[in-house]
Amino acid sequence: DDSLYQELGGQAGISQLMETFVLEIASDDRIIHHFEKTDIERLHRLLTEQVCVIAGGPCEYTGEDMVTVHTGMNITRAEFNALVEDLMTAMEQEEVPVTTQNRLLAALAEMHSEVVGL
Ligand code: HEM
Repeated sequence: DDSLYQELGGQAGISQLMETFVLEIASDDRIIHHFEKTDIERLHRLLTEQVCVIAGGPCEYTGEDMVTVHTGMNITRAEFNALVEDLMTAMEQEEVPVTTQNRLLAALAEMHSEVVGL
């Protein structure tokens, strides 16, 4: 079922959304300290791949697995929520319909245990 992928505007829509999302993260004082050494181009590419896969699109995720990537970062629930807020802001800016926003947020919320408290 690739309906979420289609709703997000396919490859181009997801890539644009992830660009806006990464810019939101980069201006978020609550979490920016985690990303000081991060290759932002790579992060953008891998987020685009991953959201494409999650949304049922014809993509392959080529990054590290979520637990490996986030282990040692001591990400808190509050930081996780901050990142979700940044994604919501990005989706508003890109005029993603609310029902589509909620579908993507639900999928990402399920991943919190692979990211928080490691
Ligand atoms: C559902 C939520 C999240 C998803 C889907 C996600 C996804 C990803 C992906 C795909 C990567 C790239 C992996 C790679 O480089 O191979 C990544 C890296 C990273 N994530 Fe997350 N992430 C989430 C939450 C968070 C949160 C809440 C933080 C911190 C506040 C965070 C901090 C980072 C950092 C700092 C990197 C870069 C690591 C590096 O520089 O090598 N992530 N994340």
